[in-house]
Amino acid sequence: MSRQRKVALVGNPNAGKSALFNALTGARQKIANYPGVTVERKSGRFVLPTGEPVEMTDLPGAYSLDATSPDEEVTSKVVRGHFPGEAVPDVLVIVLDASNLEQHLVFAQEILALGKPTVIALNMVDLAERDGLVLDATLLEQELGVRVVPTVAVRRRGLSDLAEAIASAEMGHPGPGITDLSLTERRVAAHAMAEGAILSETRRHRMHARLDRLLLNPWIGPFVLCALLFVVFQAVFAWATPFADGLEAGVGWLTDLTIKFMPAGLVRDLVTDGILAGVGSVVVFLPQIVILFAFILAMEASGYMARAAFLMDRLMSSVGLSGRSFIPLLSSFACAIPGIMATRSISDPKDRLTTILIAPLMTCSARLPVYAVIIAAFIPNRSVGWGVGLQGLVLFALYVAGVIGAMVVALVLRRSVTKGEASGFIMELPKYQLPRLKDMAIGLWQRAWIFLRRAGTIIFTVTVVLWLMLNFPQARPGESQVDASVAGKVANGLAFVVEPIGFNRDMALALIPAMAAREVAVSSLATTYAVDATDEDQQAMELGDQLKSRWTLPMALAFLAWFVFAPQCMSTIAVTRRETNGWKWPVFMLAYLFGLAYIAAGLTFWVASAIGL
Ligand SMILES: Nc1nc2c(ncn2[C@@H]2O[C@H](COP(=O)(O)OP(=O)(O)OP(=O)(O)O)[C@@H](O)[C@H]2O)c(=O)[nH]1
Ligand SMILES: [Mg+2]
Repeated sequence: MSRQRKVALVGNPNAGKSALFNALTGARQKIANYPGVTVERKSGRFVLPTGEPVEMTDLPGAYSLDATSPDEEVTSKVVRGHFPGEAVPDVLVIVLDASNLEQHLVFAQEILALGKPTVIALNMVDLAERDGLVLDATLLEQELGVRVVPTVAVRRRGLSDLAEAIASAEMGHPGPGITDLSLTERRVAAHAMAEGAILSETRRHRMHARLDRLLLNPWIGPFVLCALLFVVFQAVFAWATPFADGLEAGVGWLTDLTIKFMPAGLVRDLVTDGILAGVGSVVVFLPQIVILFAFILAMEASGYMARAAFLMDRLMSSVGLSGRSFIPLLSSFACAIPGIMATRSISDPKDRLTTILIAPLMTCSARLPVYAVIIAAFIPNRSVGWGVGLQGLVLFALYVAGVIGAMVVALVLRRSVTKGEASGFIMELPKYQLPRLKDMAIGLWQRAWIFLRRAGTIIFTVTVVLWLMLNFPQARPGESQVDASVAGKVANGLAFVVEPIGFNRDMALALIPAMAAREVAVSSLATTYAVDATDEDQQAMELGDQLKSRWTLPMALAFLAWFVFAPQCMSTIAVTRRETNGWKWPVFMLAYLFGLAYIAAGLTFWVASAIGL
């Protein structure tokens, strides 16, 4: 039996390769409306109409086979068969954006010149039609010498034709003279071919151009961006409340039920104080996470995110970075791990390293539960005028603090550790699109699932271990259980380090398990106070009330400031090690972030105490 054939999807960034890959193989690779989404190769199985199963590979977008960034290098190596441990693809599928034909044909010619069996997916023909472009695929076929199949990946249009073309792809016969062209010659040829293939072109372009003039205007643009982000953070608090209250009531109901039906004893305590108090205290933040991601996904799918990157370029270049870093940094708001991976699209190694080092300063979604619980407990839920809520404002300020911190760190790094010139910014602006409801729903479901899975695995495990450490050895009568326990002893040992910055024993105790995942800080506080409760009244108190009765406002603010900077996430450190090939940079990252966290928390505590908060 012969080896399974391989089919690879290649093309410029944002052509819809991953969308096609998902449609053909049933995978769920991330797609979004900006260049540089895919940074690794991904494979899936696909069965041709002939019944032959093939391995299909989705590749990062590239502008040429002369790679300038790590993600382009993957593409170039796979296509040429130089990728270690991977066979040369047997068939190449070039994915072209029909609404941006001229540009995409430049790279397409370079691929065709390889002389491999090739098929072209003329993707996004719906967008081209929307823009009033009518394209002649047959003419392109004649010019390029390979099959050209019009497709709409996101609506699954043209897929069977494409599959059939892949099945029958023979050795390519690149059109006359395509083989040995220089870049300039390819550009000229692309222009001519695009002109020829476009049968008619009308307005619509104009409306989007006008929108861009507004959104990219150096004065109005940043204002719109700030206003938008502001609305996001207000919404996170305002809209989530009823849902979060519902979830909280659900957890309370389960706790009551457990108490009613389980015999009193250690096992019941483990369920109520450990699992329900701990994991429950994190799960109630699901609505806020979902709201945050709904905005992020909508901004990504509409094409606005790339505009935001463009706007940020000026700010970024003033601290020695380029707008290229914006998207990795923005992804870091979800989680620093994909953010750090996304830096593979940055070609300058020092730019890339700087971006990796500051990525953890972007407020990842794991911090949201920590911020939200403290804010809800200590910041009054009142309006500061014009319908702006104080709680949302504080949350916004914490996100801004992270961004400002990152910019300052970048500035310092670019003059010391990663000294060098900022590289220029070139990024194509994608077409505006209305986000599709189904894609949004899938994206939100994926995020919600990741969050719940974390709650069910890592947060659950750490909470149970912590509960055990908090309950053993058992206290003698009159002694506090927490003080007597293993965890309490460790925390008391650590307390002297964090005492100068205003942290008490319980806060010190929360910091250790939070290294596994930041949300654990919340579940750990909840478990600690559940174990520590001396009477029924105290036990029935919600976490927020517990915090209010045990912490002062300066302490709470210091705790928030700590979490803006602290590198409390093992996985981020691990990814940094992998992406920088060694321990040097992750250790540097840990050291400087802990240093910053300590200073920021200390300053906050002392200033807040001094002004009598
Ligand atoms: N209207 C329309 N949108 C599409 C089509 N194919 C993809 N898209 C959208 O175009 C955007 C880019 O799609 P991706 O699949 O992420 O593009 P990619 O080529 O994988 O991009 P990189 O990974 O950055 O190289 C997404 O917002 C998709 O939803 C299409 O045929 N029609
Ligand atoms: Mg992709």
